[in-house]
Amino acid sequence: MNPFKDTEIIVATKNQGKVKEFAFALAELGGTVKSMYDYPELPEVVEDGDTFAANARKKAKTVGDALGKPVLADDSGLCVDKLGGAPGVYSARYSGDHATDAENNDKLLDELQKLSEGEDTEQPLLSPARFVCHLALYDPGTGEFVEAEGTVEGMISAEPAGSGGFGYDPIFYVPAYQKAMAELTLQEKQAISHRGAALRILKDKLGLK
Ligand SMILES: O=P(O)(O)OP(=O)(O)OP(=O)(O)OC[C@H]1O[C@@H](n2cnc3c(O)ncnc32)[C@H](O)[C@@H]1O
Ligand SMILES: [Mg+2]
Repeated sequence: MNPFKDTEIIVATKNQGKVKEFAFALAELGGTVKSMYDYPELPEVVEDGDTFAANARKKAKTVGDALGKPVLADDSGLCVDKLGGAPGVYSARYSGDHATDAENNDKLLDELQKLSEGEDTEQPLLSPARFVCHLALYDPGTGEFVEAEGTVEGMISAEPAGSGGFGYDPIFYVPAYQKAMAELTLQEKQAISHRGAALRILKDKLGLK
């Protein structure tokens, strides 16, 4: 299955930050990206899986079956060591069902700051953490999935910085660049991010250069 031979790649997402990153990455393959915003009649996908993989498969299959075309889905999130891996699969709704990115970032910093109360060191880097991205490409013609998972390690910083990216990027410090993820260009983020890593694995699995 090589859906990228089509120039139009459908990504089962409503996240404009993801759409931008997929458009940038897939442009190399001559592809353009369509998202769920281009198909307003699509059913809502309830993300009730326990794992990134289960949610990614569900998004890809629901949208792929509804459209009768191959669909790529991304389920991703942030896993923070000192919070036992939270928010994980709940990353998008950490501070409530319709939480904004700023509300989620505030809640995460609050939770970590509560844990470090009483410690006398004023350390801006609060906990090791990683972003995880699980990609599932589904072909309704064959019922087949091709999947890939990527991660990137970093630290949660009490000092948000940058206005690029989306979600938790301002509070995710990337040691390799000594900057927050939100301070990176699209190209720099793609080179090291969980999504960039997952896309490279997926391309390899599909035999694409
Ligand atoms: O389900 P779709 O429609 O794709 O969009 P979503 O935003 O709900 O996406 P997820 O369910 O996969 O939740 C992922 C959340 O994890 C966070 N996240 C994922 N990738 C990220 C990234 O590259 N940078 C910052 N935060 C990210 C961000 O808060 C996302 O909303
Ligand atoms: Mg979601």
